[in-house]
Amino acid sequence: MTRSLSSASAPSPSAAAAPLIEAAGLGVRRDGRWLVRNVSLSVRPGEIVTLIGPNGSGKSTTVKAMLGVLSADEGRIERRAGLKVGYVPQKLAVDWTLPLTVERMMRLVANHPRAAIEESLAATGVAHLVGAEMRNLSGGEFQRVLLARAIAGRPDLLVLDEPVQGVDFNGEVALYELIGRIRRETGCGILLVSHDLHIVMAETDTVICLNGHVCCQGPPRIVAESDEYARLFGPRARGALAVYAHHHDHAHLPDGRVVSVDTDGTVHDHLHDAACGCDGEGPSHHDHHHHHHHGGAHSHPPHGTGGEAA
Ligand SMILES: Nc1ncnc2c1ncn2[C@@H]1O[C@H](COP(=O)(O)OP(=O)(O)OP(=O)(O)O)[C@@H](O)[C@H]1O
Repeated sequence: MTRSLSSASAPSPSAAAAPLIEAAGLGVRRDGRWLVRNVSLSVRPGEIVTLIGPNGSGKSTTVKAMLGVLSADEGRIERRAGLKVGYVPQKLAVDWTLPLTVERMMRLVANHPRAAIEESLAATGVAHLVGAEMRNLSGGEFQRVLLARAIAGRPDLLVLDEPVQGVDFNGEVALYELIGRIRRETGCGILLVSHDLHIVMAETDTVICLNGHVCCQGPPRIVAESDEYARLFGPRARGALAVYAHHHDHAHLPDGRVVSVDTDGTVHDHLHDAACGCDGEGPSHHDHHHHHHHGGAHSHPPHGTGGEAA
């Protein structure tokens, strides 16, 4: 059933490096049922691998089994010796009614030096919140703190399970841009879990489409065009992956500025936010013709049914 889809374009620069983490034929069985089976995937340094799939398709289970958080019943997991992992789980078992400052949260698992804490909070755009109470943070601020905590230990591998949950659409774009920047600046590998189809793809090298098993995998554009993907997500999702990736010509800075980015990655620090169509359009007509129908919703119906478009 597993289909490996390849494109005609050159392999990603990391293709030659040994994987940081690798699963081969991974299976997890609970209560007499296989939650996932026959899952094989790897993440190499500098590579972004994104797991997509419907609710309950085994994305979190796969990630947890790869990290050793839960035990696998079949297959093989290999992690590079001494691998440092920064993990943002989908759910945190913490009582958020208790007082806990951002600074203490940053030290909860590992006692990072003050400088590392400040540096990573600054990198995720929330340095000013170091003394704030976790319970008072907005959804987007909360996710930024979790991301800061994950990068504070300078991981070789970042594992982010739905890192933009509860984050508004602009915040979502900014967070994905930030994750891309972390990859470029630190060279770490990133394993991302998402069920958002339209936006996660901008910087992803490999998309793995899960549905209890690996349904298909490959570069985003190729996956988006595959029949397996259309069967899993329906024909309306088809354009979603590809279109965003095609027009990745600008970046959103944490302070809200939009800068243009050349195809070679050069950033130009001039504003052209009036020309940015990223922040409210439905995915299937995200073609950068600069029309502005701002639906504003987190999940965009492909044809503007939730927005002002009649
Ligand atoms: N410990 C467990 N025991 C039994 N079933 C489990 C256990 N953990 C998860 N499941 C089930 O396994 C399936 C896969 O769950 P998982 O959390 O991996 O899905 P997911 O793809 O991450 O979903 P979502 O998009 O909703 O987060 C679900 O049907 C879930 O109910």
